[in-house]
Amino acid sequence: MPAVHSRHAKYKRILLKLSGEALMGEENFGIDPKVLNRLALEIGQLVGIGVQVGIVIGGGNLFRGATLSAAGLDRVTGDHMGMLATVMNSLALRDALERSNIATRIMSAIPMSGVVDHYDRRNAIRYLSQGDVVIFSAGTGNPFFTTDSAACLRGIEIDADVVLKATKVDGVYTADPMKDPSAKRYLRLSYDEVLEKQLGVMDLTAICLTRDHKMPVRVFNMNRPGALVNLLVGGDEGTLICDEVTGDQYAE
Ligand SMILES: Nc1ncnc2c1ncn2[C@@H]1O[C@H](COP(=O)(O)OP(=O)(O)O)[C@@H](O)[C@H]1O
Ligand SMILES: O=c1ccn([C@@H]2O[C@H](COP(=O)(O)OP(=O)(O)O)[C@@H](O)[C@H]2O)c(=O)[nH]1
Repeated sequence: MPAVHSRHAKYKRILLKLSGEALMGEENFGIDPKVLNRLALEIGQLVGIGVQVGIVIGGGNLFRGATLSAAGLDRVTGDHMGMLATVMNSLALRDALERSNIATRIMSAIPMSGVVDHYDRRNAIRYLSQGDVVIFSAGTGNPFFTTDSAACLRGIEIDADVVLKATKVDGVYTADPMKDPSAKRYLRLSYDEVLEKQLGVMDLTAICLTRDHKMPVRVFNMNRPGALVNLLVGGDEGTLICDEVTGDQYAE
């Protein structure tokens, strides 16, 4: 099959990070099928304009190692449960994408023969080049990491143009906007500023990795309908974290 090239989009290949919590919708736990269907619609629009889409999905709607550990479980066991949760979310997302006729592959950092493919970088790039969506599941495969780090790692490995971190706030703020309503949103900022100011929107391991490999990261609000497509066609959604910062630093 010929390689798919985007004629209309700002990026040819993206790595989209979806938090597990994004799948909960209005619920407190689990997966809301309505959210899956909306995500499939938005991802389908990207595929429709020729964007190659890699996805890393979190597991925080089901299990997080740190929370389980605080409740008394062994931390590594908890992290294994968290990584398996990302596989369940990936299966649910693939189901929704395939119901929308979007060819989708799941690869897992932890071998799971008969359920999903094992992660293989060269195969992943081949699938992406032929226009399939590839979901990278089970995080990095190692405890003590997060799916944000997995997203940055896979983004760098597949040579994505950008890591898009979908979240529930409008971008990166001077302080956590959930706690400080007077916090201002950055339009753009450097990796070093995120590290120096310890802006908590992404873990520091992930930021260090993107800084070292000059991988741009855009943090945006996935709950805003159309935000994903808008930023793919050049809209200034959310906050761009990159090497060189020019122009206005804060949103109005
Ligand atoms: N400086 C900051 N700018 C933006 N969000 C921040 C900041 N500090 C902390 N946060 C929090 O980070 C969260 C976004 O991270 P995300 O990975 O989507 O959520 P979680 O860590 O709960 O899975 C937001 O809900 C927000 O409250
Ligand atoms: O490389 C990884 C990625 C994830 N996790 C575990 O999987 C859980 C779910 O991932 P995460 O918290 O990043 O999900 P999100 O916040 O994006 O929903 C984490 O809490 C960890 O316990 C892990 O151990 N290693």
